Amino acid sequence: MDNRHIEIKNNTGKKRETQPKPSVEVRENSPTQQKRNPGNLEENKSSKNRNSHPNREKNDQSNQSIKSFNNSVFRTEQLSVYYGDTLALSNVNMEIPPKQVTALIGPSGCGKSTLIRCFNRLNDLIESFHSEGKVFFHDKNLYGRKVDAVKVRRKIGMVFQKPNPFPKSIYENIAYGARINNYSGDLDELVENSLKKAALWSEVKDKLKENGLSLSGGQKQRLCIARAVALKPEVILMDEPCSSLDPVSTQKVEELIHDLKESYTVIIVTHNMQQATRVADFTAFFNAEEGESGNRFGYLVEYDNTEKIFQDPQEQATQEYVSGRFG
Ligand SMILES: Nc1ncnc2c1ncn2[C@@H]1O[C@H](COP(=O)(O)OP(=O)(O)OP(=O)(O)O)[C@@H](O)[C@H]1O
Repeated sequence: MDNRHIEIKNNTGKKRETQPKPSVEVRENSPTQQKRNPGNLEENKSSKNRNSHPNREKNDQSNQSIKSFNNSVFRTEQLSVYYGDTLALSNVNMEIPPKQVTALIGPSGCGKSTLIRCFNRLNDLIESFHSEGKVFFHDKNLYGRKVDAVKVRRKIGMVFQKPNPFPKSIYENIAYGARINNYSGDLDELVENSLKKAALWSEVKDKLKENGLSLSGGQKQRLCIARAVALKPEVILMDEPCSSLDPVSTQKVEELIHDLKESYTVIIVTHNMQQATRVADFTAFFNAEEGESGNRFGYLVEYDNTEKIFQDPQEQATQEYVSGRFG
């Protein structure tokens, strides 16, 4: 768990509480957002109705959960995503810290995968996709006209829900990407190091010529992580990487995620609350609401240290979600 000190500011930017040596800053959410009041849920429910979704619609900047980091890797500014004319994700402002694990949680359809795919421009491959607002990668506009999306995806690797190794040898699964990218180093060394980083080397070192598809589900997923690592990314995005794995494989991948953050920034989408508490330093909770057009769109509700989100969330919706009352 990250124990960096936190400085909390109110909406005017004035300090209201300071802990020593701030390196992370939290601005309060809008007062219109429903604050948690564990002692009076009924009152909260009725005022939630009064304050329902219009304050969260696109381009309304009042309802934001912004956490600022020194050297953030990603920063989104008023990011909204559409598929065709349909708003899928509304007005997200958030920053992702370096070499930490950040979890995106929330009920189905709240836009977690949509957001994670914005971080490596994978959504570009969806014809109906378009976005408004900005995504910065180290202060560079990721959607700038001169940015090469293929290069972006090399720097920002992705591991998917279902392990998808190439139908090639274990060795080639790692070496292939490096070779087509004109890697000039020692391929054997790259394969070994990548498999070691993915905690798979000891299990496969004697069968590197065997097909990657012959591995167990958990091993396949670690092979995919090794494949991502071999491209020497800075960030690894993981979209429900354990959802198809058994508990033992899940535990191995979770341990691996913990090790990966020594070298990489990790963003993980998960439906598993325990998993978020086990692996993530920071957690962002998203929710979905019906817009005026009747379509559901996602928005960021609360973003904080994982411990805070699970033990002392500020928003009623977060409290209800993390305690399993919906979603
Ligand atoms: N390729 C697509 N084309 C059209 N609509 C899409 C596409 N992908 C996602 N959506 C829509 O965008 C919204 C957000 O979907 P997304 O998959 O990002 O949510 P999610 O929170 O990751 O959901 P889940 O937890 O079920 O995976 C949903 O309404 C979904 O139907």
